Amino acid sequence: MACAASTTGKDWYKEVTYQQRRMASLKLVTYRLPPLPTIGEIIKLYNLKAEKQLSQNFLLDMRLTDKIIRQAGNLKDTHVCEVGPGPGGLTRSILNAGAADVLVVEKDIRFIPGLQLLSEAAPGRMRIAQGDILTYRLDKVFPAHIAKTWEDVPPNLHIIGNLPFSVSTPLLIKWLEQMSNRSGPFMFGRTRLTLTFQKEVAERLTASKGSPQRSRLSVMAQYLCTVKKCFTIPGRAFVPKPDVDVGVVHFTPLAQPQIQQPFKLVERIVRNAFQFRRKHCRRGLEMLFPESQRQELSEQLLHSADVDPTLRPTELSISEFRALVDAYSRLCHEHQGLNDYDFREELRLKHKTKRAAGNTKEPHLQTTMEEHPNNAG
Ligand SMILES: C[S@@+](CC[C@H](N)C(=O)[O-])C[C@H]1O[C@@H](n2cnc3c(N)ncnc32)[C@H](O)[C@@H]1O
Repeated sequence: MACAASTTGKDWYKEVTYQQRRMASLKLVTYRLPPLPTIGEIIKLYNLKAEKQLSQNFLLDMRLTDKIIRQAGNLKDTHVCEVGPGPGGLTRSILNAGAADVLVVEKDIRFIPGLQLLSEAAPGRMRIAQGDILTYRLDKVFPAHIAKTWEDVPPNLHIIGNLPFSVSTPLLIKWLEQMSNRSGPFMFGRTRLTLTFQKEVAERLTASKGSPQRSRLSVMAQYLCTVKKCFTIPGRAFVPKPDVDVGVVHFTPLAQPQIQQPFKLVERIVRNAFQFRRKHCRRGLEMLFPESQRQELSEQLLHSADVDPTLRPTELSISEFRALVDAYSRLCHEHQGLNDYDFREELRLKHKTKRAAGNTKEPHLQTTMEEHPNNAG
């Protein structure tokens, strides 16, 4: 069953006939797909030339797509949201694994006819939404009865995707934030994710304390989830071949997040700590405070959190980050306006004043920006 992007979970559930639901409950349906044109043939048939802009690199080898799907666990009778199905290779593996309800969200309209062919081969088990996953409301499209409480076992809902590189990091950050406030797909409980990333990003996500790959992303993901790097897919397995290899990563949200503070607050501390990743952590953390109180409050922060100021950000454990975030939160309660302080804004104002006074150089701002390359954190 294909449906438009506007179809809600409730409407969809009504659309599945009584007969289909009864057959599914009696296990009379067979999950394997009937013979279909291969993915290569689908690409040729619909002239699906890969668009670099949408990070389109396709997997044509069903053994590989099956291997990715196995990392998600048992998909029999589950609900799945697949991000960016493209010509549908991974989708076939999900359907063959026995998922009962597969919602695919694809931005590129050219893939819809090929996906409809697949949907007809799996009647009642596949919904197609054309849309942008960055804005698509996943809280609205699955039946309420599958929800579990947060502390319970994870719900029968999985998010799976061979993600477009262009959106993988912002999308993950968005999902981590939703995980922390239990919204979006996490309205249903601890929804598991099985996703692909550029190999270096996958390594950062799973990097432990002390590893050179340890970064902002490692801390943000690991304080909220168990993160497991499953395996690497060589770039040559994709069509067209990307310049990089790809890592498959599985996330299970933790019943008890390791830091119990608002996501934005955690993000602020972690971002500041990794600002100067090769220097002592004190250097980046100092920038949480206005110049006039920088020395005093950063000493208080580190002392109260019992964190060694000479550790590098890559050497800090999640529990040290927890102590820092808790201590910073206490300082914010004691010092009005601290929460809104942004050192970049202070620098900007300073330079504006300097420029107005005839000095056009921005030495400090440039040094700072060079020292915190975004892609290193
Ligand atoms: C790396 S390809 C993977 C295709 C297919 N799943 C496979 O494994 O062969 C990424 C897919 O995501 C789609 N895509 C890109 N940006 C998207 C977005 N913002 N929302 C939904 N789909 C997107 C692309 O059109 C493409 O089909």
